[in-house]
Amino acid sequence: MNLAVSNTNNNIQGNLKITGSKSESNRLLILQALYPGLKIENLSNSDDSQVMAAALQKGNGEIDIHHAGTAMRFLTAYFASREGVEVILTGSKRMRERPIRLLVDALQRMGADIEYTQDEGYPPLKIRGKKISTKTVSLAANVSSQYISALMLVAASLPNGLEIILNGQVTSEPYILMTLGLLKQVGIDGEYVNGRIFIQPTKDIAAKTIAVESDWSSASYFYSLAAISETAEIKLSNFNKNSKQGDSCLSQIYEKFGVVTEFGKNSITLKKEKGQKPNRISEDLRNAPDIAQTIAVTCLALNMGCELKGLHTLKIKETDRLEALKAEIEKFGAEVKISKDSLTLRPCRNLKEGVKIATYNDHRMAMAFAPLGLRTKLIVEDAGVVSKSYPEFWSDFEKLGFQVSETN
Ligand SMILES: O=C(O)C1=C[C@@H](OP(=O)(O)O)[C@@H](O)[C@H](O)C1
Ligand SMILES: C=C(OP(=O)(O)O)C(=O)O
Repeated sequence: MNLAVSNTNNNIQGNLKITGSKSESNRLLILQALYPGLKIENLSNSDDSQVMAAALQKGNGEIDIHHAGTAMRFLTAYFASREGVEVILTGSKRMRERPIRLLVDALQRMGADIEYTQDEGYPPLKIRGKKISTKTVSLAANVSSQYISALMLVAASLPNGLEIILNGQVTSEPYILMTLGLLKQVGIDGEYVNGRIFIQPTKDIAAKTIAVESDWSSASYFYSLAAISETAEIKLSNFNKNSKQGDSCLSQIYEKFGVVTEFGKNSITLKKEKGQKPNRISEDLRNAPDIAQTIAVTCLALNMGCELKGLHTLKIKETDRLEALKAEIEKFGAEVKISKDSLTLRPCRNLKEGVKIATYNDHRMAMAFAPLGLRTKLIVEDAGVVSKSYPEFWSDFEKLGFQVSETN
């Protein structure tokens, strides 16, 4: 499904409720499988959370987690540590290109029985669950924090708990802190000091209900929209100032674009007044890689330049996001330079109209470009990809006055 996207109204007003954070949801689903006394409210309705829930329910045989990176990584640690379970964990063509060796090596050193059924270092994996009683494991922390969260999530269910030693510069660290925060909320003791994580063994938890905060990465597209519009007032419910999600740094980053965040009781309101914007911005996104596409497109729309750094993880996400951003932004006539971990955009005054955005099976390519519809007409190819994290994305954009219609 290709969608033509446009909007000529430069004053954006509305109230929305975005689905629950997929990162929090996928952690809580694993924890619920380990500790059935846990109840979850506002669970994400994303494809990634649905495949996670279905995989946990199935629990044996061949399990296909499609494009869901967190499901792939968290379930590898989960099944490897469930004695007697046998699964083949597989995924989409892209998932079979996303590396998992660091996690598999760590689990194997802990005594897990995992084999690669196709290419060494990549899914699919044949996992025969075993009792794991190793006390300590170390692994490189500079490739994906998901490997570390995967170990943390099962750590308390191991008879001795687990000490995880992180080597190298830690990437996407807020996601590790999110995992730790949720473990503590569930009733598991743990700490993270000086590159070492300690999780205490925990057999049972007291019954409790945890409400998932809405998804800050999804909120980024409304920050972008507010920044690009002349004036805006967009209320998003179920967001909090003390978020566990690192992408809540959006509220600070988008101040540079003139978007002010008002924190209400369980909501945020994004306000934009007419005003000056800088010519360029520079950001290190090592801690918030999922908002890189959003920020790059905001700058493109505002005729600004940007230098985004700390992007070394983008090459192994749903697509190579650095190459994809360069290819799609340049279709508008702008100039983009990329290295293995950065992206530089030169300001571009006249954006081409009617550009067709390829989305590369990447939800964030579709959603990041959508707000650009305020500046120029564009077509988003395979627009249904948004369901990976945010199935109502297009209808929510329509609620804010966007014209969205099927096209060739
Ligand atoms: O743990 C998580 O929920 C996530 C961690 C990040 O991945 P990396 O640690 O691989 O950067 C992020 O990009 C992803 O969307 C979700
Ligand atoms: C990278 C992402 O997800 P995952 O790694 O879980 O596939 C994302 O949602 O941007």
